[in-house]
Amino acid sequence: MPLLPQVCVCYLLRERGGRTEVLLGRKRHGLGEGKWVGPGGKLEPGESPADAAVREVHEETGLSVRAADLEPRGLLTYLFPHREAWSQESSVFVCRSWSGEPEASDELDPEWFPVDEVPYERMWHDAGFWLPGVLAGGSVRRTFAFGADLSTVVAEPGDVA
Ligand SMILES: Nc1[nH]c(=O)nc2c1ncn2[C@H]1C[C@H](O)[C@@H](COP(=O)(O)OP(=O)(O)OP(=O)(O)O)O1
Repeated sequence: MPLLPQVCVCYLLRERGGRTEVLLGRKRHGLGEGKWVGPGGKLEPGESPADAAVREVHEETGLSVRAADLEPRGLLTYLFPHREAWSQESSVFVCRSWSGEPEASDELDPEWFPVDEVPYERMWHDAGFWLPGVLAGGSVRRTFAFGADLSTVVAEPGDVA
């Protein structure tokens, strides 16, 4: 099976008023337009997932993170049997250290959310299954298959321990 396109996603966490908040952004164009996502995107040729996360966070939010401050939290496989071009593998990172203030970009409108008020109903369907665990400190290795509507998770193929 050919290697799936590789993407990355990074969840920036901060402490505010005794609560943990996560930076999400409303995607302005392209795949998942209108959905709330963590900053991220496709790896460029020869780029590591961490280097891609550093670049994408900067391009999409204006924040500067260092690769050494990224916590690798796993790998997600997304399968779209009804739209093969959308199938991809995503390396997940969490980061608690950066410089700068988030700014809207052409790609994302960033906003902080308390981790217990993440708008899962406005995110990709899979996020509700795994993101709470990652935001609580865990790691993830899961595969999600999407249905003909290209938005509903219909199965976790080969989900063996
Ligand atoms: N199934 C999914 N669940 C989820 O939670 N986030 C997803 C997702 N599929 C895509 N994303 C988000 C994470 C990240 O922000 C981005 C990565 O996917 P893409 O590479 O398709 O995005 P882009 O179109 O922004 O890529 P670039 O053009 O490289 O910026 O989309």
